[in-house]
Amino acid sequence: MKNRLIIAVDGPSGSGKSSVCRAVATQFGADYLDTGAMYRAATWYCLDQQVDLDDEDAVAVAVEELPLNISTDPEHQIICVDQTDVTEAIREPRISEAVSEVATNRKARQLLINAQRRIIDESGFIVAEGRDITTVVAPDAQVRVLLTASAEARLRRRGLQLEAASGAAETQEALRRQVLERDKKDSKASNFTEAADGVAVLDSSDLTFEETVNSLITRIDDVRQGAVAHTPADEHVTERAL
Ligand SMILES: Nc1ncnc2c1ncn2[C@@H]1O[C@H](COP(=O)(O)OP(=O)(O)OP(=O)(O)O)[C@@H](O)[C@H]1O
Ligand SMILES: Nc1ccn([C@H]2C[C@H](O)[C@@H](COP(=O)(O)O)O2)c(=O)n1
Repeated sequence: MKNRLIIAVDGPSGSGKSSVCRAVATQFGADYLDTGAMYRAATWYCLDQQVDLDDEDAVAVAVEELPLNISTDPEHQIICVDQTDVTEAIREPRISEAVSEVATNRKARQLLINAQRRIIDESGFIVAEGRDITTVVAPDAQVRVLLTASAEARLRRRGLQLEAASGAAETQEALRRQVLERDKKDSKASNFTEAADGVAVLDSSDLTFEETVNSLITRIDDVRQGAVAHTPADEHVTERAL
């Protein structure tokens, strides 16, 4: 597809990738791809199928057959595995604590990267976020941003987010496991702490949510104004099988 616009955003856990990218994609009427949700859905499926996550080949086989449907509508994120809506289940702590096993499985990772590239290729205008979008999945994206925030800010935000969702406060220990320890494990598979050449750093530690969104919007506007002929996507592809 000609004149495609790809916005690639990476960053550590809790830096604001999903919330900021969803807001930005909504504002532009662009598609949105949460690649972390794909790793989470793959993990949900492996656990559902009682696959031993330490068995590299068994995990790869499960990911190859994963019947995943993921929406790219930033306002209606729906993730289904076969007929089961797992949109909420993939956010549970049991998935957060197991997902790195799948994300660091080389074969499973390549399968998911291929699926992500297919989704991006089919879109005219997409905001895709994860850990390796700027470097591996879409290094040719027109806008490439590493969204960071201090560990303190990320732990605070994740704590507030989980408390708002469940009504109960997580312990500091549980938060550290879900944010910092997960980052440590995930960093074996991709580098999302340092910006690669050509990738801009957006540090949101001292920015409000709105300021962070506006900063990314400004970067995209700059590129769009420089673009010769950008054709926006007519509509979102709301569901697609991989
Ligand atoms: N600049 C900001 N200021 C304050 N809160 C923010 C900011 N950016 C994001 N948040 C909030 O922080 C929380 C975590 O953000 P989000 O879930 O988008 O992070 P993430 O990088 O996608 O994390 P993960 O990779 O673990 O899924 C959300 O509740 C979000 O609203
Ligand atoms: N491009 C990506 C996206 C995500 N991951 C891994 C790392 C995380 O532990 C997990 C879930 O992501 P989140 O929903 O927390 O953003 O998936 C990855 O390795 N590469």
